[in-house]
Amino acid sequence: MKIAAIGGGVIGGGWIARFVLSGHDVTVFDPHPEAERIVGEVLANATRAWQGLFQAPLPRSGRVVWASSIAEAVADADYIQESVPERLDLKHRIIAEIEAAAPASAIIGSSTSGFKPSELREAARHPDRIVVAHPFNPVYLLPVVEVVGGGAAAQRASEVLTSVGMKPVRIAREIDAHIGDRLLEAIWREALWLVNDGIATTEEIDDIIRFGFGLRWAQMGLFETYRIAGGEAGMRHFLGQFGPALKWPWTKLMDVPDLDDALIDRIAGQSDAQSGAHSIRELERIRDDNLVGIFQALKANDWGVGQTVRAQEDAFYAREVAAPSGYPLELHQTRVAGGWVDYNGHMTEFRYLQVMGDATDAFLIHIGLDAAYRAQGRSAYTVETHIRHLAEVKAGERLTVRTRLLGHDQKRFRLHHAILRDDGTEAATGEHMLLHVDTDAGRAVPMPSLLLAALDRIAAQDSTPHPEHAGQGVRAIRQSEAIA
Ligand SMILES: NC(=O)C1=CN([C@@H]2O[C@H](COP(=O)(O)OP(=O)(O)OC[C@H]3O[C@@H](n4cnc5c(N)ncnc54)[C@H](O)[C@@H]3O)[C@@H](O)[C@H]2O)C=CC1
Ligand SMILES: C[N+](C)(C)CC(=O)CC(=O)[O-]
Repeated sequence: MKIAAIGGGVIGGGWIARFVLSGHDVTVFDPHPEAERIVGEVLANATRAWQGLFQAPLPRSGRVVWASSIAEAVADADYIQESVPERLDLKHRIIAEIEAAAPASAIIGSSTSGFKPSELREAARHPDRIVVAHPFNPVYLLPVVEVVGGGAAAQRASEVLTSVGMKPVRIAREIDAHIGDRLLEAIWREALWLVNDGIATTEEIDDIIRFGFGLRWAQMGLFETYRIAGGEAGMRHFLGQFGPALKWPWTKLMDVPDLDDALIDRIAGQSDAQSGAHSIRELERIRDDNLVGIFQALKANDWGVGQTVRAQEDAFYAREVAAPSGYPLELHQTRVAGGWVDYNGHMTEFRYLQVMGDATDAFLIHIGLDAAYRAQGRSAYTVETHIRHLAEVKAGERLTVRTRLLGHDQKRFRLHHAILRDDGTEAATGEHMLLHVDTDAGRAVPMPSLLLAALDRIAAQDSTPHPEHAGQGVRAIRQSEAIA
């Protein structure tokens, strides 16, 4: 699938990163003189975030290809994401340029925060192919995307966006600012009033959100949270108790404070005092690390965005295990991430096990022990591991894992992984015993014939002698070997 991005700013950069990290080449046009640097920095932060977020091996990244015009960028695109500044005249001009050069079948998704599809389509030649695909910042982490504008294009856009780990929410009736920004606008206006009126500083408002209800929203949203707040009688009681307050003059939502120089200075000054010690890129990394932690907690609870992360990991595993050729099996390749390197300047010890664990997961999928199989209450647990660390590996190095099946019976199988560097030297070997288990009962059970047949087929290929170190533990230190 060919992807084009028109505009590579805050949101365009996030889109580019999501597509590239999902394995797509993205052709980009952005006339900003520093667009390449900006997109490069966003992509670096996004890569770092994905490496922290996913346990599964990431797909091989796509490339960013820079085009010198919109026509060049979209010439053979299947999906085009428009993320130019929020001005309708500009969006009309860009859409006209896209339409003049893109294949007739290409879908155009607009990142617009506020414009309706009918507005974007006003001057279009093929209006049906234009939809709103409104994301939230950071696009490479937050999955939700509001898809507005019905028909086949919205369906196709949703499929494309789902394939890169997003959660499209289809909005049937177009309204200004869709749904997310309608909600955010309400709270944003109220916050501006509170600062304008000297009631609270930017920091105090943010503290009330981040130490309070903001934490709730990441996992349950508004209505489910308020249902609980109604106590055992739930939502009806909540509405009965707090409904009347809606008519009291709590809010100033109908009105907007005048964003004059004094208010802008006040907000910008307070924001500098609150957050000015960090650059924007640092703040992005802090935000991303916190989001990754929240995502992982929700994944452990199999809830909300955690389910999206899990589904994406399953897709990564499945994609990686394309039919291997030859034996030993080469089912997993990875690159040493910067964050994997320790104070000694090389890949730290537990990352070797991670690489081997990823290779084991790839092997499991290869024999048919995949997510669908696990959903039936059967899985494989590793019960013993012996790793030999043989060579240092540095950040950025590519690693390939060669896997052998050293033995199996009805309930067990014994794997041997060799992690190879690009020059063919062994960086590590690992031997692992796995049990086939009934996950509900928590005990080993025989494998079904399908898995056994797959193991038999692989075992038949394992014709060379086992490595000398196979079956050995960590050696004892003999006195005779002591260095004087
Ligand atoms: N910033 C945010 O939080 C969000 C923004 N959006 C929407 O995304 C769109 C882009 O907003 P941002 O990324 O924030 O703006 P931005 O100002 O960061 O980026 C806009 C980019 O478009 C480029 N550009 C300008 N004219 C162009 C042209 N003729 N062809 C190609 N590129 C061109 C600019 O050089 C710039 O890099 C807007 O429609 C906005 O409403 C959507 C969700 C969140
Ligand atoms: C400020 N904004 C209207 C551009 C914000 C958005 O559109 C969504 C977001 O990421 O908050």
